[in-house]
Amino acid sequence: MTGKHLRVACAIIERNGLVLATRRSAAMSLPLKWEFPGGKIDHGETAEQCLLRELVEELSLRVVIRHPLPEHTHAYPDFSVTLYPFVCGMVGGEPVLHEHAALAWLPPGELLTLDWAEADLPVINGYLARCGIMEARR
Ligand SMILES: Nc1nc2c([nH]c(=O)n2[C@@H]2O[C@H](COP(=O)(O)OP(=O)(O)OP(=O)(O)O)[C@@H](O)[C@H]2O)c(=O)[nH]1
Repeated sequence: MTGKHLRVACAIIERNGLVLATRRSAAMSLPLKWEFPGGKIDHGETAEQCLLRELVEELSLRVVIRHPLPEHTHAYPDFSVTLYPFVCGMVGGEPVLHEHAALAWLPPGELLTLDWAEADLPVINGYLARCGIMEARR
């Protein structure tokens, strides 16, 4: 792998059978790619603590963390990332976009219609398999 390595917690937030996806802004790295909200784990912070902090910062959102999914490491051309995904539920309220360009609530089976950050594809496929959606589309 080349470049820096990031440890990133991200949230698969479920509500009424839909899942929240957020779109990175044109000014961010991986511009306009879709991702699960979250961010870099700070020194001395657990992945869960990071996730709760990032969701408030990015979306003014409070969630309950239900369970972790397997972590995945991906090498982009100039950096690598390990994603620590957690399936979450909403506590209440509506997400407010502070950093992202857009958000979407999608049925799990439609998640792969979006243009995702590459590191997320194994995470989504693992999640879909858990949901019983075995024929994951790209
Ligand atoms: N939050 C989040 N980040 C992801 C996902 N997939 C993925 O590759 N990443 C990458 O992991 C990093 C997350 O850090 P961040 O959200 O704090 O990054 P950022 O763009 O705000 O900060 P930056 O200015 O350092 O790039 C980004 O480089 C992002 O491209 C994902 O599903 N969620």
